[in-house]
Amino acid sequence: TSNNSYIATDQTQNAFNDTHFCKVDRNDHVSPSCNVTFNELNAINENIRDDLSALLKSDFFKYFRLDLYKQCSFWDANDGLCLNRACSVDVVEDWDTLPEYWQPEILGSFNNDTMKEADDSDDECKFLDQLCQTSKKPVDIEDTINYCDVNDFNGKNAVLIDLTANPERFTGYGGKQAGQIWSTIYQDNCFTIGETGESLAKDAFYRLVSGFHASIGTHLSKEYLNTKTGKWEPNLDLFMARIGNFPDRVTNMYFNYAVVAKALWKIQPYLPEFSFCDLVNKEIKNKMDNVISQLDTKIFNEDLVFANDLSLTLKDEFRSRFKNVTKIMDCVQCDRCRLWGKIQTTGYATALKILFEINDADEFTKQHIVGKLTKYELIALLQTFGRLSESIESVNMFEKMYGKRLNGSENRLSSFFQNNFFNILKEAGKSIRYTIENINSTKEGKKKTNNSQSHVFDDLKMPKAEIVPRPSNGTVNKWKKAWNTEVNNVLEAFRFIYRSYLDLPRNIWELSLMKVYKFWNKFIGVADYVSEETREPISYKLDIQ
Ligand SMILES: Cc1cc2nc3c(=O)[nH]c(=O)nc-3n(C[C@H](O)[C@H](O)[C@H](O)COP(=O)(O)OP(=O)(O)OC[C@H]3O[C@@H](n4cnc5c(N)ncnc54)[C@H](O)[C@@H]3O)c2cc1C
Repeated sequence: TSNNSYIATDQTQNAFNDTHFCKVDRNDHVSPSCNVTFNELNAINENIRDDLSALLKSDFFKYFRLDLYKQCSFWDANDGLCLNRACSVDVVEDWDTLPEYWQPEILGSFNNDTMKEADDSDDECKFLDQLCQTSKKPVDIEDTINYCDVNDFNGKNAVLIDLTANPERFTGYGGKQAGQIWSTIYQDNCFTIGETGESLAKDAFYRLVSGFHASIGTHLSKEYLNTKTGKWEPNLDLFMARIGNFPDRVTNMYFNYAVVAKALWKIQPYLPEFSFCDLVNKEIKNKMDNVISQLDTKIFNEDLVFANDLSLTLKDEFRSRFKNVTKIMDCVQCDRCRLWGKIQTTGYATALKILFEINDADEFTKQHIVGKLTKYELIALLQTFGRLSESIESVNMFEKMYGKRLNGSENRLSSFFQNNFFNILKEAGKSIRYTIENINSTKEGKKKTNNSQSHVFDDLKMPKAEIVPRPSNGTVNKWKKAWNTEVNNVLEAFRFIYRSYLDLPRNIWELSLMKVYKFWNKFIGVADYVSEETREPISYKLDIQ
C-alpha cells in the first residue's frame, strides 16, 4: 500500500537476495482489470518498439511546451523546500570533485539550443503550426472531464522543447526536495491504505502513481552517470534497490502500460480525423497504425474500475486528486525532471479522460471529447506510452544483466564451495582413503586401473598417506582406521586455519599498498579522472546537453 511502501527504506535491501528476478510470475495477469499477462505485454512491446521509437522522434511528437516559471501552488517553493544544492546530493557522492557540467543543476537543466521562445500572439506555438496545414485552436473543454489543466501549455512563458535532445535520465535530483514531492503525492493525494483495497478505482489510482514513480526510477537506473568513466550506463544495483526488489512496483509499470495502451486503442478510429499534419504524413500514419494495431481491447477493462462504486463523487474525487498530482509537478525544482514529470502526468491524465469519460454507447460525447483533444495531450499520451515502453524493455534488459551477474556469482560461489574448508577436508579424506586403498591393492598385486578420482586438488599439499597396519589376525580394524582418518582430517583443518593466519599480515600489507597507490594517483590527478580507454579527459567523450 502507498504509505507502507513509502516508508520502507528500500536502499538498504540486499539487491540480490532472491534468485527470482523481481519475483513476478510472467504468466500471471497484470491485474484483475487487465486480461493480459506480463509475457503478452512483453511480446506486444517488442513488436511495437521500433515504430514507436520512430514516431516519438518525428517532428510532430518530439516537441513539447512547458512554462518553466509556473508558480508552485502547494507551498512557497522558496520557503518550504530545501533549495541548496546539498539537498540533491543524495545519490552521487563527492559532487564537488566533479567538473561543473556534471553538477545536478546542469544535468537537470535543459539543452538551451533546443528550446524555442513561444509566440505570445497566438495560443498555439507557431513552430508546431508550421508543421501543420491547419492549426487547431486551443479549446475550453469543460473542466469536469479533465484530469489535468489542458491550458497549462499555452501560457505566455511557455517554451518549446525538443524532447529528443533532453532525454529523461539520471539528473542527481533527489534528497528532501524530491522526497517532499513524492510524499505529498502519496500521503495527501493517494487514497489511504485501507481505501486502496476497497475498490479497483482507489487501487488503480495508487498503481498509476507508483508505476509512474517506478518508471522514472527505471530510466534513471538505465541511463545513470558513471562518474568514473563519464559514461551513461545501466546501473543494475540501483535498479534492484529501487524497483527490482519490489514486485509491486514492477507490476505497476506494466499496469500503467496497459492503461495507456488501451486509451490509444480506444481513439484509433478517430486518428484520421485529427487535423495534425504529421498524421497525414503517410509514413507517420502507417507507423501509428502499426503500433495501435498490435494493441487489443482486453489489455485493460476500464469498465471494471468504477463498476463497484458507481457513485459519481468517487470519480470526481479521483479526477481532482489526479489533477493535483499534475499540478505538483510545477513544484519540481529540477527543470528536466519537471518537464518529463509534466509530460507523463499529462499523458496519464489524457488516458484517464479517454478511458473514463468516453462512453462507448454515446457517439456524441465520444466525438466531442476526442475531437477536442489538444495536440499537447496527444503528444503527452504517446510520449508517456514511449516512456513505459522503454521501461518495460529496460526491465527485460535488467533481468538479463541480473541473470549474468547471478551466473557469475554462482560460478564464484560454486568454486568457493568446491574449495572451501569442508570440501577440502572431504576431498582430502577421499584422497587419503584412495591412496591407502591404492597402496593396499598394489601390495596385494591387484592394480587399480580406474584413476579418475585422483588429484582433484592438484594444488593442495596433501598430508602423507597413513598406512594403517593390518592387525595380526588378518582382519582390518575398521573402527581404528576411521578414527585415524577423522583425527587426520581435523588436524589438517587446523593446519589450514593456521596457514590462513600466517598469510593475513601479507594480505593486509598488499591491500594497504594498493590503497596508497590509488590515493596517490587520485592526489596527482591521474587515475579516476582520465578515461582508461583513450587516456583523454572525459569531457571529450561526454555528450553533455
Ligand atoms: C516528478 C519527479 C520527476 C523526477 N525525475 C527524475 C529524473 O528524470 N532523473 C532523476 O535522476 N531523478 C528524478 N527524480 C528524482 C527521483 O524520482 C528520486 O526522488 C531520487 O532519485 C531520490 O530517490 P530515493 O531513492 O531517495 O527515493 P524516491 O524515489 O525519492 O522515493 C521516496 C520513497 O518512495 C518510496 N517509493 C519509491 N519508489 C516507489 C514506487 N515506485 N512506488 C511506491 N513507493 C515508492 C520509497 O519508500 C522511497 O523511499 C524525479 C522526482 C520527481 C518528484
